[in-house]
Amino acid sequence: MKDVKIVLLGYMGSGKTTIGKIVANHLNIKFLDLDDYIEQQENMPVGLIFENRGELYFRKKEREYLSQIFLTETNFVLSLGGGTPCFGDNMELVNEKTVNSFYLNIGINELSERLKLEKNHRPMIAHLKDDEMQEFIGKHLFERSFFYNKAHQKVKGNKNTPTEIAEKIINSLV
Ligand SMILES: Nc1ncnc2c1ncn2[C@@H]1O[C@H](COP(=O)(O)OP(=O)(O)OP(=O)(O)O)[C@@H](O)[C@H]1O
Ligand SMILES: O=C(O)C1=C[C@@H](O)[C@@H](O)[C@H](O)C1
Ligand SMILES: [Mg+2]
Repeated sequence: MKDVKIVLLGYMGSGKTTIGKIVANHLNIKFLDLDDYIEQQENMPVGLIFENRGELYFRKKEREYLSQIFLTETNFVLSLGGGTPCFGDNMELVNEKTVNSFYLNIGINELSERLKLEKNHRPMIAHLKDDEMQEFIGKHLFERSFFYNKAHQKVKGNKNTPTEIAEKIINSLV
């Protein structure tokens, strides 16, 4: 059987975890979430890793575990962390290891509405007040888009359900 490796990336709240699970389920392959993988390996929630060890330590581990997944796993959908593509040469590694990387491109308004409801376990935005969210996300997404756009394909889906976006990905697989 062909080794299928699908990588989903995009801003926090863009739906990487939700949609990744649907795609994996549909293709009957495993779902891996880099944040969950890091938490299991480090035996600590991402928020606490940031608090106890700092972001630099997190980024170093994030890179190590990303490499480890590509070395040890086959047939998977992998959802990256929101910041993974933006550090070191992580995107070069991803695109060397797979031909199926997808950027979930969701607009600022939709992202801020989603993230207002669930910012607490996301250390990059946990400190923000609801009325600061939109401006922060606008600037942050602008900086990060350069890296996200390195994905092989871009999937828009502001008004689509997770299932519809998952279908778009499945229909676009190389
Ligand atoms: N297409 C969609 N339409 C409406 N809500 C969605 C859609 N995709 C995801 N959501 C909701 O948005 C929230 C964030 O989704 P999810 O946790 O999958 O994002 P993520 O990209 O994995 O975020 P993070 O980078 O922080 O892990 C969830 O509550 C999820 O149910
Ligand atoms: O956007 C980010 O920088 C992050 C997103 C999350 O997925 C986690 O990887 C962590 O909270 C950092
Ligand atoms: Mg996620």
